[in-house]
Amino acid sequence: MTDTFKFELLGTDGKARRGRVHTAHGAINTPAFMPVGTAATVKAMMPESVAETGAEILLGNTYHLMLRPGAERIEKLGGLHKFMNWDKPILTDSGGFQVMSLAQLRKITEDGVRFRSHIDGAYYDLTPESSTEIQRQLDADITMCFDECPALPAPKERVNEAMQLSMRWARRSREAFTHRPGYGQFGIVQGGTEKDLREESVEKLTEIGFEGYAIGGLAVGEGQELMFSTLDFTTPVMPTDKPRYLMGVGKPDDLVGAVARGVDMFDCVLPSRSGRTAEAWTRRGSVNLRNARHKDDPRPLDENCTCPCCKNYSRAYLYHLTKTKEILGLMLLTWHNLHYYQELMAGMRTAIEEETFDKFVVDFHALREQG
Ligand SMILES: CNc1nc2cc3c(cc2[nH]1)N=C(N)NC3
Repeated sequence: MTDTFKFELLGTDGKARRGRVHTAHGAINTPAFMPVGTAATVKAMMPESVAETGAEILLGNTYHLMLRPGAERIEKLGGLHKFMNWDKPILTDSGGFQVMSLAQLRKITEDGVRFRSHIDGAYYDLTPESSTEIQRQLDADITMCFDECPALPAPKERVNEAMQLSMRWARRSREAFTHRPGYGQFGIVQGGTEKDLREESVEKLTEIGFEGYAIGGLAVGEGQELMFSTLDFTTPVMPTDKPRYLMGVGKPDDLVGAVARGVDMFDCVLPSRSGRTAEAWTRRGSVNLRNARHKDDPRPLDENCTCPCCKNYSRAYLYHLTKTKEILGLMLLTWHNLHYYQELMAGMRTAIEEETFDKFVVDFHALREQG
């Protein structure tokens, strides 16, 4: 535990960074992957199992938790850590993106967003102030600014409008933030894939001053090439002494390419969601357990993997659990995928420490090409 929120830059290899974020609920080694615990649970996983995969921080969602069970209720019950039995750090997203992607009807004004709940159709408002307050009630170690996420593709003029609004909302989010030892707030860089808008957004956010900076507005269908080219001109102008968090990313090769471009933190539903759709991620690529070719296969998913799924169960058994829609299938595949993602991050952390990151990248792609 620490009483001051801080980021230590421990080493670099090219643009790749090895660091450590210190928060009220413990430290996070970076590059780090955050499993997504949207409704106060990482689906199909006990929190103890999530910790066993090596995860040191989870993501929660303001949007979902404000609708159900409500931020006041979680606060009264002792905060999100106690409520979900996770005593390590938690980062909460601010709701901006989820409103855009989940809520029915929504109206954006200078003040904030009015939307209808996708659960019961009731009307709610979210503003920079109320989002920041909800995240305090949840006791999030890292609070995200409230931002507007335009649907892409969009004309530059629209992207600029959304970025400027998000920067005004960032200032209001910062003014509403309760400074507590060990707690931090991250600004979110916007600007789509436009170099000048991204640079302006970084400038405006660093002028306000945050404990970390996220890169938003990506992983929204722009494709990997455009995401990487946007990172190529965005990370170099971001502060070097603060964590950089790429929101909503990604597939294993996205993570490797983004770490190579100076990103420190990630979150993505992919490993847990794939675990529920019978898709396993391995160092040789993805495996679809619905495929009958696994019916009699006695081998584990990945001979080199040390997770409980690969140590104790065959592909034939996982195929059987998938076909019979058994709950254990969801559990084992989710566990494996989250374990693989943490192994990937641990491998990158070690490679950066040993200054062998370039070789790590070559080996990573070679194994996938072999299949
Ligand atoms: C899945 N892709 C994705 N892109 C994102 C982008 C953002 C986000 C969440 C995301 N998820 N949350 C925000 N508050 N802003 C930007």
